[in-house]
Amino acid sequence: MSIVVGLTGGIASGKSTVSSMLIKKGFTVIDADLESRFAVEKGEEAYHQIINHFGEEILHEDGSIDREKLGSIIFHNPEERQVLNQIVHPAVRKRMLRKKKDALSKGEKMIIMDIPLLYESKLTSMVDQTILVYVDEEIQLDRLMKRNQLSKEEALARIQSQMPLSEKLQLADVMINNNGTVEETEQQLMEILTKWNVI
Ligand SMILES: CC(C)(COP(=O)(O)OP(=O)(O)OC[C@H]1O[C@@H](n2cnc3c(N)ncnc32)[C@H](O)[C@@H]1O)[C@@H](O)C(=O)NCCC(=O)NCCS
Ligand SMILES: Nc1ncnc2c1ncn2[C@@H]1O[C@H](COP(=O)(O)OP(=O)(O)OP(=O)(O)O)[C@@H](O)[C@H]1O
Repeated sequence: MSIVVGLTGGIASGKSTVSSMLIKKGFTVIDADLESRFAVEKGEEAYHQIINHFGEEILHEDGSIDREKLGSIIFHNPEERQVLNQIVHPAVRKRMLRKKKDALSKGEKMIIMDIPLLYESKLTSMVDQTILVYVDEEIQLDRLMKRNQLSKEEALARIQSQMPLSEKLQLADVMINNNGTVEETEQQLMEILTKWNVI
């Protein structure tokens, strides 16, 4: 029996940091952000739907989607965000389920699905257990501003586009506190994996 784990958190809370640790240990991680990039590549159905709604202004010269431009629209406007979600999420869900099926057929002990919007999009039925990677708000803001070179206002708009981490804490099966060092985070992860008997 495999265990399917949903890895989630808030923007810049440390999901990718934890998922790299899991990949290094040899686990399969199915990444929703990555799948959402594939889903909007030139020629994909979602690509055309995005242009139909948002216009050609959101394209780079080579015809690919300018993610920065699209982000600056949808993180400031809930209606536009909902439109984008309705276009992209079904395609992402389909891709994730296909990858999950492939991984399950290989009989792996544990499969991880890294899904930032696991709770917002009500996808918990896709997984058996959820791990929440959380940080305090000030640390989240600081790391996000630094990583994406964003102003405080832009970073806050992104954070506020998601369910607050304090609410996600009520929903998670297990939690990793990523306020400290990367080593401290890895130690918490190891404790969880040991308890689940997968390492
Ligand atoms: C808006 C887009 C173009 C911005 O692209 P960009 O390369 O700057 O960011 P990236 O895709 O790496 O996402 C970074 C983080 O932003 C957050 N985020 C992304 N989309 C959303 C959204 N619709 N609502 C809330 N948070 C979001 C997530 O925490 C994600 O990890 C892109 O995020 C997108 O197409 N979003 C819609 C699809 C989606 O919901 N993806 C998230 C997981 S399915
Ligand atoms: N424990 C830590 N100490 C210091 N910096 C950290 C720590 N964990 C993560 N970071 C840094 O914080 C930023 C956000 O981390 P990461 O990219 O793992 O978050 P994420 O949850 O995957 O983000 P997103 O939702 O945007 O995909 C990165 O620049 C990362 O290097």
